[in-house]
Amino acid sequence: MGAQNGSTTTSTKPEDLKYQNGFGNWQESEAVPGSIPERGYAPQKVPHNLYTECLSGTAFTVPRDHNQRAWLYRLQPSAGHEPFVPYKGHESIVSSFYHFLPEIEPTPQQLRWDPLTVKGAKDKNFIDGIRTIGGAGDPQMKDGLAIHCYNFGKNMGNTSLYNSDGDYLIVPVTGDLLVTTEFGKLHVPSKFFCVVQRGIKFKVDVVEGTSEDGLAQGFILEIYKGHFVIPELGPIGSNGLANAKDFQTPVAYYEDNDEEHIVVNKFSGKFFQFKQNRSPFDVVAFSGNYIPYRYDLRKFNVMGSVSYDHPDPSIHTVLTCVSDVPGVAVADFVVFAPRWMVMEDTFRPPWFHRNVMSEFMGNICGTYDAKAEGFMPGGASLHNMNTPHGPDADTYKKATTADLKPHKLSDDSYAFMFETCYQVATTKWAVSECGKVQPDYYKAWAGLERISTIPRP
Ligand SMILES: O=C(O)Cc1cc(O)ccc1O
Ligand SMILES: [Fe+2]
Repeated sequence: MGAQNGSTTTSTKPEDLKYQNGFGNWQESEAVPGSIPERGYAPQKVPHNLYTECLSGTAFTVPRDHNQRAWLYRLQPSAGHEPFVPYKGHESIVSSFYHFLPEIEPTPQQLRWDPLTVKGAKDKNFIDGIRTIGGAGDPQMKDGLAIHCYNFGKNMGNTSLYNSDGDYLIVPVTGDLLVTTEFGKLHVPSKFFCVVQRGIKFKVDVVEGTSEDGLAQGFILEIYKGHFVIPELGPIGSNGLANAKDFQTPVAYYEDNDEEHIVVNKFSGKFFQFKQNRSPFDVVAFSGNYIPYRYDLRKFNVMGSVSYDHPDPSIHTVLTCVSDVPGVAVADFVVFAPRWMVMEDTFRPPWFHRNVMSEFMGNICGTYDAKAEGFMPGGASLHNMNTPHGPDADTYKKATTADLKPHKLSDDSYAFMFETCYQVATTKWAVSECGKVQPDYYKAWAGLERISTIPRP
């Protein structure tokens, strides 16, 4: 039996799922009415004889403003299961990024990839279809991040996953995702993204008929430290960029069966698994503020310059994961969404730059304003710490001669950036093995000759 707000979901189409709105606020949902205790969180007798389970996302003593946890009312507690054994199936997840490890191949070179696919994706599920592109740090000390791509065609069935190493921010490019979590289901098509936090059991399936080849392809940002928040708005005021009301959490949904299920756990950079004879998705009701969510990037309220100059890309930040240094992010998730360009006497595309932050970009759809060609949907680029980059030669020529009328930067172009204060150490798979690196990418800037009118000495 499956239930959602009291009704069965076996027939619910992904696009008809229900949600609650808000970011980081306390949410409650009951698939069976009266499941949440009326007084306190953990009474002696729980309504419907459910078990109470507390899931914390922050230490108990974290100040109230940042404290995240959820109370789950479930058919059986998570603790009852067979012993953990190594998970067989995934060969190449990378979680530690120290230069001396054989799977790491750091490079300051500008890198660009054709659409990132994984060999044999048709027969892989979400877990086995993940490949690591790069990252920094290590999950044991809870600092750093990992950047992955995924490509899969098989659904997870009775297998689910929880990540003890960090939070996953998942950005689909092709193939709608149906993400089933302990808190309920999220439909995550292209131009949406979702976040599933540390410790939450979930599975990711591709919705049939939503991609030409039946495969799902996209990217994952995994943060080892903290959680994502909506960035401060400073002088912008109290509204704008990603508005809290547009983040959506699931409503309670549960499965009640005695089938064999496999629960996979990523812990300390390795996958483990255990068996249990019931669904891990047996949470009948929840009350908390530690809940997975989705967001529609088309709702991002883009801000920009209405006078002159190209603004810093921080203006496009959807979510940030802050470090201990004010204003410095472990990771920013940034979206370049359709917007009007109206700046006068301005070189409108991104300028040439050498940033102290490292920039991993992916193209979801359309064309990106700094690159006339070569940065394709499903493709990606990495401009590491201090590595010079910016508009390619064609873009430079066009932008310096363009008639600066107001123009809409493509109605349907969405690119994103994972920006981090860390050096991104790339994996051997991403640099030497995946076969998607564009060897001529450095030539994007080859046509930028000396054009200065200053006479040569
Ligand atoms: O490199 C890029 O294309 C990302 C980027 C965009 C922008 O508008 C300004 C700076 C920047 O790094
Ligand atoms: Fe950049």
